[in-house]
Amino acid sequence: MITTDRMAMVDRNAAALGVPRKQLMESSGNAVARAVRERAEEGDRVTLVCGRGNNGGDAMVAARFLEGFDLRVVLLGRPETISTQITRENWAALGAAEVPTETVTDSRSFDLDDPDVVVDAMLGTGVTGALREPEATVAEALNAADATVVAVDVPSGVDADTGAAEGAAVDADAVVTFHDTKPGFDDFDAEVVVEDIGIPDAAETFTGPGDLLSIRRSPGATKGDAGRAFVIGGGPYTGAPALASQAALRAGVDLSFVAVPESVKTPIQSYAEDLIVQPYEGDHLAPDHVDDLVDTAESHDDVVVIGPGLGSHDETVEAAERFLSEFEGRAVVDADALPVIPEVDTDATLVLTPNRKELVELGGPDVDDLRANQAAIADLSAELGHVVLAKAKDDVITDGERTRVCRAGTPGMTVGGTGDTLAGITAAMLATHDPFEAACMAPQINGSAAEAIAGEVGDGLLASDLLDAIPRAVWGDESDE
Ligand SMILES: NC(=O)C1=CN([C@@H]2O[C@H](COP(=O)(O)OP(=O)(O)OC[C@H]3O[C@@H](n4cnc5c(N)ncnc54)[C@H](O)[C@@H]3O)[C@@H](O)[C@H]2O)[C@H](O)CC1
Ligand SMILES: [K+]
Repeated sequence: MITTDRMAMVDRNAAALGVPRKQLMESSGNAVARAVRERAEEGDRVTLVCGRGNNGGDAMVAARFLEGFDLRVVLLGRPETISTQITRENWAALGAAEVPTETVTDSRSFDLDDPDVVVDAMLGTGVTGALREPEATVAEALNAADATVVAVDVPSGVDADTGAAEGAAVDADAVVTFHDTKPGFDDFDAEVVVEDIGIPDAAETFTGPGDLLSIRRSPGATKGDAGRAFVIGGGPYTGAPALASQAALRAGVDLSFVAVPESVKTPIQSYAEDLIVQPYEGDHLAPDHVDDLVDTAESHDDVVVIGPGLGSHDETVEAAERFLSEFEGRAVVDADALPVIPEVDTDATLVLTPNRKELVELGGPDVDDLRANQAAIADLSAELGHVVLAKAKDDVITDGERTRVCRAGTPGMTVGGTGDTLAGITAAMLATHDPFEAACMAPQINGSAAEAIAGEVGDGLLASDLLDAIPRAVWGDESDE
């Protein structure tokens, strides 16, 4: 079972793997034609009712596979208003091949006549709200007809995620849906046929640009919606917390606070005017600081990053352990804070970001190839009760049940600091997404930021170079048709 959002993700990831949607549409159309052939007799009248999106495009492809029948291809709307490039191309291909087509702009001028089989390709997963005209009237005509109705992907007017219809909807005899069945089909009377359309498993296994689609799908956000990051780090090191908090800002949080020892406040503030530095007394994190830090983070519902540059002073380790046992919000646990995890009893929602060495300290496998050992990492995640984002050339992301692999990135990323940018990006994603999704998105963003600038910086990459490239990795993908 797959939701429409995940389907869109997988579809985009397939395109990134070299299997573009037009190719998938050829498979969808072929599958629809097969379903029609199974339900029609030689010489039958087959009417394909096409909408202006890709659902309609599937039926336009099907038409090329059904030329032996008494075929009628109807487009609802003017050809100029076809909404996607690939459907426009498939419409043009019918014209060039001299397959007869009709267009209907007013439902009053549409006579369904008396077909044996009707293909409902008005609307698929792109439907929003109740069917408008002419679709609503045409849906009623289809329901009233004495014909076998084959719906493409989803009966038009039905929400594939819920099975509900806000207004008129097609009552199909069979639904040919693609890749996997949809949650809304559970209680359907119609026969549901699931067709493989050639989406490779890799489109689900590996993270890709599709994993980032949901970021751009929440327009109209107001200040504060994108969340706030609260980085607890620094002391012996100053660069790591500064990189993490700047990366969080570049990945979209509204505000980024850095809690650091007084002793390093000035250098950290001097790195970037965008950071809000909140100093605490002394030159390292200590148990006395913890109550204040927990109060501050919880009162603003901040997403915490704890670890970067903290060092391993005994008091710091004790403070990190105490922080995590008291804090009940969301946190990314990285670097020097990771060793306390096996000991700590916490109600917080955590994403752990160990490198290979830190993974071993957490009780994970001591291996070079994390991907080949993903089952052991999933077991560790289940045992700890937290999402694990284990970092290597191929990152492994797991919540114990689901496991994905991120291949994005460049050899230059072995330079110091790229883990700090990753921790900051993870916090930004965790502010608006579920922990496992956030942990899948973050390395995809960090890795593709590096890929985007590889041509300029090659192996001379600095973690600070990634900061400027992060926004494009997050919002720059415009291939969303
Ligand atoms: N990987 C896959 O799942 C593939 C699916 N394919 C097919 O593509 C459709 C989804 O296509 P999309 O273009 O996103 O949307 P639709 O065709 O469903 O609809 C868009 C179209 O409809 C208009 N519209 C929206 N709401 C309404 C309404 N309430 N009333 C009237 N009109 C409406 C909107 O303006 C657009 O013009 C999927 O279902 C599959 O069939 C690909 O072919 C292969 C890969
Ligand atoms: K449909």
